Amino acid sequence: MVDNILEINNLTVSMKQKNKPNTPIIRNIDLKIPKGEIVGIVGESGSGKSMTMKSVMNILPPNAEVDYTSFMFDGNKKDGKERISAAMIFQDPMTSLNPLRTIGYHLIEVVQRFQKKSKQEAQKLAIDELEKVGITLPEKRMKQYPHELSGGMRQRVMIAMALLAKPQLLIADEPTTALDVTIQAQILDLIRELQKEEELSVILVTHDFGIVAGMCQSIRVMYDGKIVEEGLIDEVFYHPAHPYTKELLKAIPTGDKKKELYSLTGYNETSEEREKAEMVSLTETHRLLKQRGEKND
Ligand SMILES: Nc1ncnc2c1ncn2[C@@H]1O[C@H](COP(=O)(O)OP(=O)(O)OP(=O)(O)O)[C@@H](O)[C@H]1O
Repeated sequence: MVDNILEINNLTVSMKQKNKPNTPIIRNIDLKIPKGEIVGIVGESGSGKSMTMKSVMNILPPNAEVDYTSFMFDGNKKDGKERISAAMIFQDPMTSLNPLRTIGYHLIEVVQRFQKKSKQEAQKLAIDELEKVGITLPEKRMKQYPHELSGGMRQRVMIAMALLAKPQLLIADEPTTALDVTIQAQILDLIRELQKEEELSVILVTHDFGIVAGMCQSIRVMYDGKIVEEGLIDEVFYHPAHPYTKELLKAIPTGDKKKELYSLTGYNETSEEREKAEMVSLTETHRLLKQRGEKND
């Protein structure tokens, strides 16, 4: 049996609108995240990736209406409003950092929210965490303001803040999209290392299949508020089953400048097709066969 850190069944989110019917944004999805795995969530802009993650963290906008049949975290039923041991990092760290407060202020605040520590002890833990995420001169950084740090360093600070909350699940929503390629690779390496060291489960939301291939064990593909396909990386990359996944994979740039970029604008399910479309799901048999295969290698 696969041990799941998170299991949500039949999640639906819709937005309340004045004098108009509610707009459905997430449509009856089941989301299972196995313990200790890095799971990639892909899909085009607007497919509902961020809203799904915000539902997990219970940080949806006030006009959102959420419903689900069950919400289990680490085997325990939750009502979805309770705090779960999860932390989230976003594409733009500046949206989560107060420009008027020092880096130290942010980190100490997180420690003291989650652990009973004196200011001095919290300061020491914060400095240690900055070191762990690869920030040089951590004592100096504690006194600096967010704008004094580079984008990559700010994302490291966000990761340090997330880890100080001692999460079992880390959700990274497009964590490297705003960074240049070398820094991107460093941040992804850091997430991979920390996942192993801290035995974290990670959800990595991205629109980049390359990142998924290099980082994740399994993948969920979202389209129009639904998970249309899920599977282990090799299965989905080499044998995509859902027509939308096939289109997404065709749209990966090949690096060949002569080849025209493939556009997905033509993909549009009719509601009839949508009704008929079966969710292509990852079976436990696939996963177990794969794990057995890896051990025999
Ligand atoms: N505050 C809001 N009020 C109303 N609708 C919203 C709100 N936030 C998002 N939406 C809508 O919800 C849908 C899903 O958005 P979401 O941000 O989850 O997509 P996404 O897949 O994460 O896209 P991106 O990659 O661009 O972040 C979109 O149609 C979006 O317009």
